[in-house]
Amino acid sequence: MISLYIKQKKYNSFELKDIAMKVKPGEINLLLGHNGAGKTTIIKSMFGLIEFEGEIMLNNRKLSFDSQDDVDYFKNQIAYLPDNISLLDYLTPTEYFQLMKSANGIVTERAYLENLIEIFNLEKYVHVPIRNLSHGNKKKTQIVCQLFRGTNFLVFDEPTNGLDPDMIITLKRVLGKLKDQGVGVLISTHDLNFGKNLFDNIVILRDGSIKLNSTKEEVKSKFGNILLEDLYTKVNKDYYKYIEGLLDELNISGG
Ligand SMILES: Nc1ncnc2c1ncn2[C@@H]1O[C@H](COP(=O)(O)OP(=O)(O)OP(=O)(O)O)[C@@H](O)[C@H]1O
Repeated sequence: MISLYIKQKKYNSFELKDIAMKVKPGEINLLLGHNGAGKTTIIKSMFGLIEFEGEIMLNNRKLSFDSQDDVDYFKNQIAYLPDNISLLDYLTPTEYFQLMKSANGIVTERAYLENLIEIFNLEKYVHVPIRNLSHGNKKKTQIVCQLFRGTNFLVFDEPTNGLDPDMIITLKRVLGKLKDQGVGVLISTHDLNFGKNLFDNIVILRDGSIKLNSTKEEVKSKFGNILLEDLYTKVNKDYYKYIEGLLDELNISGG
């Protein structure tokens, strides 16, 4: 299990505080929040990409990003899809997968990668330089690259950005299948349709603080069989009340 506690992380007027989150094996944890709520900051903290006050534990081992041993232990178990596309674009996907395999000591079988390439409809593009791929195909290359590492945990920041409907549906099914095989998943997304029925636990952030951190069962007992969009607006009711007020004044004729 990944356990993250951020006591505090400050950027000018933005403050992330008292964030306690867990990613359990065989569960999908959904992280929702408005632009600038702090989702990427949480994920980057989890990967030691930024400094923060708090602690991170993996399988009850407290980690220090100053220790190469801890970094290797962490890297071998958790795959990370950042919110931006970062690939070596002079390589083809095939070359890139090969490089990732040697660099990370990936042990999954070749057939596993070939299966993923087919699932994500990339066969036609595996020998095309990445710089010539469409945005969506670059994103798919990055997703396949993280999935074929075969890690125990996946942390995906905005995985559906740029994906077509086939691929959004496919990714949802792939993540559901991996979860059933015991993989622990954290997904940050703005896509409520993608997130619905996908989570075992949900965290809703607003302005750097957790507004809701509940299991699917807790949501059901507190809110009933509620749509994700309705849950999100209920949890953020003050904001939506404010928006309703603004909408009442929105009049194109100015009257
Ligand atoms: N390196 C930085 N320096 C200063 N401020 C930063 C830095 N990185 C993030 N921030 C600020 O921290 C806040 C949270 O940003 P973050 O990227 O975590 O939000 P987010 O929830 O991922 O948003 P989005 O949905 O738009 O991607 C924002 O106000 C952002 O401007």
